Amino acid sequence: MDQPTINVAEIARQTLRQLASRGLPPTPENYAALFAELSGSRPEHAVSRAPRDRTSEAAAPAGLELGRLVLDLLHEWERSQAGLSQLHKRQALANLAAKAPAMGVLPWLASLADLVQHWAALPARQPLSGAEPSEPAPLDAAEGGAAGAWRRLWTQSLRYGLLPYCRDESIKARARELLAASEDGSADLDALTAQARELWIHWERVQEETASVVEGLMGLVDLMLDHLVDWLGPDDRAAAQVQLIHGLLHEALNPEHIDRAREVFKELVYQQGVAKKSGDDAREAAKALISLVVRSLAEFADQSARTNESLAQDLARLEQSEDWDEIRSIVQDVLLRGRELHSGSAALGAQLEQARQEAAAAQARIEALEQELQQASVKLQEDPLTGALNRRGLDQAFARETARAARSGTPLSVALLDLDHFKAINDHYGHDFGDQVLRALVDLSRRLMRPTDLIARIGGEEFLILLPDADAARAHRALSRLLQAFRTQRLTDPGTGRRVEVSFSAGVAEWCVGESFTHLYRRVDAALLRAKAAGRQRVELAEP
Ligand SMILES: Nc1nc2c(ncn2[C@@H]2O[C@H](COP(=O)(O)OP(=O)(O)OP(=O)(O)O)[C@@H](O)[C@H]2O)c(=O)[nH]1
Repeated sequence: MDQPTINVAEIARQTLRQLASRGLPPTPENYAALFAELSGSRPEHAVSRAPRDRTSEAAAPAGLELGRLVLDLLHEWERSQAGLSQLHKRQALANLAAKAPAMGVLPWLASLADLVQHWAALPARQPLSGAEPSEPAPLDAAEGGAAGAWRRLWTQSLRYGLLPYCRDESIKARARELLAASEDGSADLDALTAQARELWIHWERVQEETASVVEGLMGLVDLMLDHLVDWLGPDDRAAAQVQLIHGLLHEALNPEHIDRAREVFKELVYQQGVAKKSGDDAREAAKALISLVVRSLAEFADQSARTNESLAQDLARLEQSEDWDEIRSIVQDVLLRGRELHSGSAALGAQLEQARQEAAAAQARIEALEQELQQASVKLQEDPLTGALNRRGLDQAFARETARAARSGTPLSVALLDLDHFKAINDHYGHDFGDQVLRALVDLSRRLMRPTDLIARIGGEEFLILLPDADAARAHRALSRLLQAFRTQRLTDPGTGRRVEVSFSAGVAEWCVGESFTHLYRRVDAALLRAKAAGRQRVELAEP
C-alpha cells in the first residue's frame, strides 16, 4: 500500500498549534514527540504534559538530548580538529541542513548528533611551530566570506609580491612555509600571525645586513678608487675617468649609474691595457737595439784588438826586416788588415742603422696605435650628427673640468640651451633643415667661443656648454653673444631660398665646488625654463 505523502511544513505548523492548545511547554522534546505523533512516526520521547521545569530537561530520554547536542555542537564548532577545516565543517552542516526537509526531525537530529560525535572523535590540531600556546582562533575560510577574501589577498601578496623578489634563501624558505600554511584553509590565525611576524623580523634583519654589506662595499670601492689615482700616476685622463666613476657611484646607487660607472671603468681598463702593451713593445724594441749595439761593439773591439795585435807584430817584423820583399809583404798585410777593419766597422754601421730603423718603425707603429685608440675613444664620445660631445663625452669632460677647477681654484660655468620652436621649424622646413640648424649651432659655438669651451648635445635639441675659467657673469655674456650671432646667421629655407631666423633659450649657472652634475643641471634647467616662460630668445642666470 502506498504511503500518503507527508507535508512536513503542514505537520510542523500543526505541531506548534497542538503545543499551544494542549498548554505544553515548547521544549524541543515536546515538539519532537508531538511532531512524531502527528506525522505517524514512532514517538521517541513521551510528550511532557507537565509545565516546563528545569528537571524535565535533565530527565529527557537517553539517545538524543538536544541541550547536550547544542552544547557539543558549539564546542566542536569552535575547536580546531586535526585535518578538519572550518570550511569542511561549514559544508557538512550545510549539507545536513539541506537534507532536513526530506528526513524528518528526529532522524535529522540523529544525523547531526552523529556528525558532532565524529568531530569530537578527531584529535585537536597541533599549533604551528612558533605559535603561542593560546586558544586557536580559526580562520574563516568560507570562499565568499570577507575572511576568505582576506586570506586570498594575503596569500597572493606572499606569492606574487614577496616570493619573486626574495633573493635571500632563508627568507624565501620562510615565506614559502607561511604561504603553504596560509593556503591551508584550516590554518590557525594566531599561529599564522606569529609566523608572519617572525618572517618580517627576519626580513628586516636581512635588509639591514644587505644595507651594511652595500655600505661596506662602497667604502671599499672608495678606498680602491682613491688609490687607483695614485697608482695610475700623472695621467689626467685616467684620473678624470676614475673621478667620474666615483661621482656616479656617489650620486645615487641606481642601476643606470652603476652601468655607466662599469662602462667607464671598462674603457679605463682597456686604455690602460693598450698603454701597457705600447710600453712593453717599446721596451722590447729598445732592449733589442741595445743588445745589438753591445754585441756589435764587442765584436768590433774584438776585431780591432786582433788587428792591433797583428799590427804590433807587423811593426816588430818591419823594424827587424832588412829585406825589401819582406817589407813589401808586411805593408800588404797591414793594408789588408786595415781594409778588414774598415769593412768590419762598415758592416757594424749597417747593422746598427738597420736596428735603428726597426726601432723607429716599432715606435711609429706604437704611435699610430695610440692615435687610433685616441680617435676611437673620441668617436665614442661624439654625437654623430653634430660632432658635439655626447652624454658620455660630457660626463668625462665634466669630471675633468670640475677636477681642474677645484684644483686650480678657477671658476667653471655651464649653459643649458634649447632651440626655440624647433618642432615648428622641423614641421615647416623639414627634418633635414632641422638637422642643419643643429649642426649650425655647434659650428657657431666652436667658432665664437673659447677653444677650451666644450659643447655637448644631451637631447634632441638640447645642448650643454661647459665654460672653464668663466664665472656666471662672463658665461652669461658669452651666451648672449652666441644667441645674437645665431639669430642673425644665414640659414636659408631650402624651398624659397629666403633667410630663416632661428633662436635658442638658455640658462647659465656657475658650478659650486663639490656640486653634483644632477644638482647643477637642476639649477640650470630651472633658469632655462624661466627663459622659455619669459618669451624665449634669452639667457637667464640660475639661482645659486
Ligand atoms: N631635425 C631634427 N629634429 C629633432 C632632432 N631631435 C629632436 N628633434 C625635434 O625637436 C623637436 C623638439 O620639440 P619640442 O620639445 O616640442 O620643443 P620646441 O618645439 O623647440 O618648443 P620650445 O622648446 O618650447 O621652444 C621635436 O619636433 C623633435 O622631433 C634631430 O636630431 N633632428
